[in-house]
Amino acid sequence: MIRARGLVQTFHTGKGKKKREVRAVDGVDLDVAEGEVVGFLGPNGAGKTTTLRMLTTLLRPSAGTATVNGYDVVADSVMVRRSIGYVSQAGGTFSQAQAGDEVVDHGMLYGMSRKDAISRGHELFAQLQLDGLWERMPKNMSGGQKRRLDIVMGLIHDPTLVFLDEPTTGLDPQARANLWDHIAKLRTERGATVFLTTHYLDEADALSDRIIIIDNGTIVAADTASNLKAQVSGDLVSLQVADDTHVAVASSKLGAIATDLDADGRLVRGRVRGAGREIPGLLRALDADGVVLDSIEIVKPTLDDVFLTLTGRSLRDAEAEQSGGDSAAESLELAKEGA
Ligand SMILES: Nc1ncnc2c1ncn2[C@@H]1O[C@H](COP(=O)(O)OP(=O)(O)OP(=O)(O)O)[C@@H](O)[C@H]1O
Repeated sequence: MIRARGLVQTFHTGKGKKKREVRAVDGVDLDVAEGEVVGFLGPNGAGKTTTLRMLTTLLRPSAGTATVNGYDVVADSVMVRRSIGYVSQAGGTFSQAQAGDEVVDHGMLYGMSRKDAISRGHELFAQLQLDGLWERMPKNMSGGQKRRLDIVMGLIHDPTLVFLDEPTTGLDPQARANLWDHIAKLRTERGATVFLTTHYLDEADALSDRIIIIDNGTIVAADTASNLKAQVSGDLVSLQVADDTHVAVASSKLGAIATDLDADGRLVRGRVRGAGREIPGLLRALDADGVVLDSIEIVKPTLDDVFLTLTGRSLRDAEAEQSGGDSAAESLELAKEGA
């Protein structure tokens, strides 16, 4: 479905002495199989959108090769465009027309007959819970409804591979959860392959069969969420001891099975691989030495722990507002050239 080797994108910015070269994407290899939902995760500026723009033929790679649905993104760009759906970061900006008419026009740009576009449009409106909104102008829709309408536009020509660029940015938690359901159904009900970019850890975790993490233009990890978590950090075990005088013994016992040991007041923490197997022995050892615990907590590693271990930085700070540039124009350009 998607195969990229050594993809590079270099931008030149500034003039004169301020002239600078930015390697936004710096040698990316990617493989996505049919029917997979792949989450492309990384902080702001990591190179997610730039990679997506190369894969959807909106940007010509500075170096490297990629095929999408078997077509080369440079030599067969029209075939790539015809065979994919693309929902850009900002979505479409809509005219003053009714939502249904926008969708039908969009389908016709892809070469569909009016009749087919109308019937497929109605089917998608029902699937994405937009019933009754065919005649509504998009500007009078909620953020979640508009985002679902963007997805209808991306699916109108029935692509088997769908690219979603930060599909839920800017939505409230309920609308995000609702959209997640719909994205999950793209695969279960339509058999589509989905490649989505996100900087939301929970989103990547909830939706993806496989997660590819990009940082500074390079892929730093690619695996299932559970394998990534298992590889890296171990479970975080926190012991709250009942008495200050027990801190040293608790630290020594936990230290025997943990890494990253850390004590703060009566709280002793460390990372333990396979904590479920290790904890009974730890509790027996603590008990034998007369250590009383107020509490014990075991927290499974998160994708943020994975990212932190791989890059030394936290991804949480990256959950900021995004802007979309001229994405609407791009969606239209794709539709026109795909037709
Ligand atoms: N047209 C451009 N000209 C110059 N630099 C660019 C251009 N587009 C992107 N960049 C730079 O390339 C890098 C990667 O940007 P990109 O938009 O691909 O990141 P991203 O991971 O999608 O980030 P975000 O989550 O913020 O959308 C950034 O440093 C960005 O500033």
